[in-house]
Formats: sequence, C-alpha cells, structure tokens
Amino acid sequence: MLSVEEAIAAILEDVAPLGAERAALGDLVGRVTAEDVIALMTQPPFAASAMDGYAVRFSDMKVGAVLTVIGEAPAGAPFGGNINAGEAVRIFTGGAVPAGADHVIIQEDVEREGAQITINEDQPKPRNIRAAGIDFREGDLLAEKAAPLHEIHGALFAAANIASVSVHRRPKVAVFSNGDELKEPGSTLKPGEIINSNHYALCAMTRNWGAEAVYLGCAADSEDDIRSYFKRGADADIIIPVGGASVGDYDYVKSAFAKEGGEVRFSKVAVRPGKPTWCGRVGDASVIGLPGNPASAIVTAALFVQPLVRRLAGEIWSAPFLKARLTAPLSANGGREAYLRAQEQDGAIAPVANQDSSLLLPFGAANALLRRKINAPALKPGDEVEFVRLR
Ligand SMILES: Nc1nc2c(c(=O)[nH]1)N[C@H]1C(S)=C(S)[C@@H](COP(=O)(O)OP(=O)(O)OC[C@H]3O[C@@H](n4cnc5c(N)ncnc54)[C@H](O)[C@@H]3O)O[C@H]1N2
Ligand code: MOO
Repeated sequence: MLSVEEAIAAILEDVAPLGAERAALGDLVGRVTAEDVIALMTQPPFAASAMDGYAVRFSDMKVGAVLTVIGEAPAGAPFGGNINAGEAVRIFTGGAVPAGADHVIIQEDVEREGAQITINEDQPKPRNIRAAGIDFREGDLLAEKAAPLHEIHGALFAAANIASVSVHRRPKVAVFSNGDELKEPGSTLKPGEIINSNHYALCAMTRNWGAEAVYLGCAADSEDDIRSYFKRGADADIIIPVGGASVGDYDYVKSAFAKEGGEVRFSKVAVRPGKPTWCGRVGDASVIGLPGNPASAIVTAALFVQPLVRRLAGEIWSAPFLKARLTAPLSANGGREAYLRAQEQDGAIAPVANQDSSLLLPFGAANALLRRKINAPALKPGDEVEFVRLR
C-alpha cells in the first residue's frame, strides 16, 4: 500500500499544466497565469490632483496672499498652459496637475471672489499631488507566471491597459457517483436507500481549486452502466468515480474501468479515512477513484484530487502544513496516516468528537484536517501538531 506522499507523487507523475488560452478580465478568479503579466502603461499616467481645489506654486502659499485663477483642470480635460507666480488653476480630484504647480490647496482653505482666491489657511508643506507612476510603471511585473489570480487582478490589469491575459486552461473534472441505494434530494426513499450527496461537495471543492466541474450522474451497481459513465467522462482531464472502490460484491468500478482499457496506477493508500482511494489513466484522462463514505471522499479529494487539479491549472502547489497546539489529548495512531476533522482557531486545535468516515455534519464545524503520521505516539494538550486548512 502506498503512503500518502507516494500516492501524491504517483498522481502527479507525468502531469504538466494544461495549455494556455486568453482570458477576459471578468473571468480571472481561480485562473493561473501562463506567462508574466507586464504593465502596458504607467499608472497614474500623469501627476494628478488628490483633492478638489486649486493647483498653485507652493512658494505663493502665505496666509492672506491673493492669486489669479487662470483656468480649469477637471478630470479628463487638462489645462494646457503653465502656472506662474501669483497664478492658480481650478482643479478637481483626478485632474492633471498643470506644469509649474507643485501643490494643490483644497478649496476649503481659500476664499474665492470672481477670478481671485485668497489663501486663508497656512499650508505646511506641498501636498495633494499624486506623482505619475506611484502605483506602477509601464514594464513593471504585475503578476508572475504561475500566479493564481484573485478578485483584484481584473482591476489591476485593466488599470495597466491590458484587455486579456494568458492563463492555463481550466482542468475539466467529471464526477460520477455509483450505487443502487442512492437517490436524489427530494426523493421518497425505500428501505435501505439514502440520499446521493457527495458530488455537491466534490464539484464545489474542485471548482475552488480551479476546475470546471461537471457532475455526470449516478451509475447503477452494474459494470455496463459504470462503463457508460467512463465513456461520458472521456473528454475530461480528470474523471472522479465516487464509491464502489472497495472489495464488496457490488463494487464494480475498478472492473468497469479495466474493461474500458483503463490502467491502474495504485489501488489503495495507507490513509485514514480513504484507504480504497485508487488512481489510474484511461485515454487522456487521469482517474482518481474516491471511496463512497462521505468523509472519506471529502478528505481524499482534499489530499489527492487537489494537487492534480491545481497542477493541471498551472499552479505550483503542495499542501501547506501549518502548526497548532492541541487542546485535547490524542491517542496513538496506527498504520495509516490519519487526517482528523478538526477545529482550529488562533493556533489552538482539537479534533471533532466523532471521526466516523460516514459523517458529514462534523464538516460544519471543522475547518482543518489534523495530520497524524503513521504510528505517531499519543499526545497531550499543549503538544504541537500539523494541520492543513479545509477552509
Ligand atoms: N471488507 C472490507 N470492507 C470495506 C473496506 C475494506 O478494506 N474491506 N474498506 C472500507 C472503507 S475504508 C471504506 S472508505 C468503504 C468505501 O467503500 P466504497 O468506495 O466501495 O464505497 P461504497 O461501498 O460504494 O459506499 C460506502 C458508503 O458510502 C455511501 N455512499 C456511496 N456513495 C455515496 C454518495 N454519492 N453520496 C452519499 N453516500 C454515498 C454508501 O451508501 C455506503 O454507505 O468501504 C469499507 N468497506
Ligand atoms: O477509509 Mo474508510 O474511508 O476508513 O472509512
């Protein structure tokens, strides 16, 4: 059985980021740049007023001095001329500061009568002018290659006069569930049936990591039906069958996969929950088979699907392990690396009470997975542990 680390290495073997495409500024969140993004222009492009008032020469700023207003510089319509001693130009926030001016006196500090202003307040130093390029300059690096893009990047690139950027294609993830006992929410259940729930978490999680997720539906416990779902997922970059991964008489997923020409890379991982997690390739798609138990499916998606999605999407990523102090004792761990659903706050962490792999409710409170290495010893409150954030 592979360790967690070996399984991740096997999943990422031969995996390269997907090809590049141009993305519009409204579609950048969760994308990863395929090349450096360089500013096409300086921002602000000119020295601009930060306030509504008058552009002046600071050397004229003496209380009681009277200046002549020789023109106007609203945002978007610069005053073409030069300001000389004793002169002022009416200016508004965002207006280009005319040549010769080195200060903007706010309108509250002057009294205006016709074309004259009188300085009413002492001006301790030149201010209220934003120099050209204080944000960035043409040619500056705005985001380097392989940078994950967030909500603000669209505005940043727009301000630099960039209309679209080169990003990696989003990996297409096709999820299907499997099991005759599974019915859709809203159904009236017969004895022995439960609601099909896992794919809601799995699709949402993979989208957060940068994927375009599609849910194909729920296959019956039959090899032929499961094979038809592998066929329907054939154009995806990653196929995620959920359930039917274990050794039961009705666990047909791996045999259906083999009949579709799939090649298994590994079929078990020394991890708890999630031992039946398996991986392979069919056609051009990577396949990560997840166990059907909800907590097992969610934890193994975070551990094994996440690095693959992020890698295909262009990110250079590995699980960021953080440290926290236990607020409850932990018993010794066994022969599988364990990931306990846990609550972490301000560096203090405690596992949720019930770690059964069928439970969804603990994820309501849990925001972390507490890592227990193989055969880790018992720990007491105050001891340090490693965790990864779930949210
Ligand atoms: N004899 C053994 N039995 C089991 C082993 C083993 O090593 N030897 N492994 C156990 C472990 S660990 C896990 S985890 C489960 C996983 O088994 P499967 O991947 O085959 O999952 P299923 O049997 O299909 O389902 C398990 C459980 O989860 C429910 N389920 C399945 N899919 C969904 C879904 N989409 N939404 C909600 N719930 C789902 C299903 O009804 C079952 O209750 O195997 C152990 N057995
Ligand atoms: O690994 Mo299973 O996921 O222990 O219940």
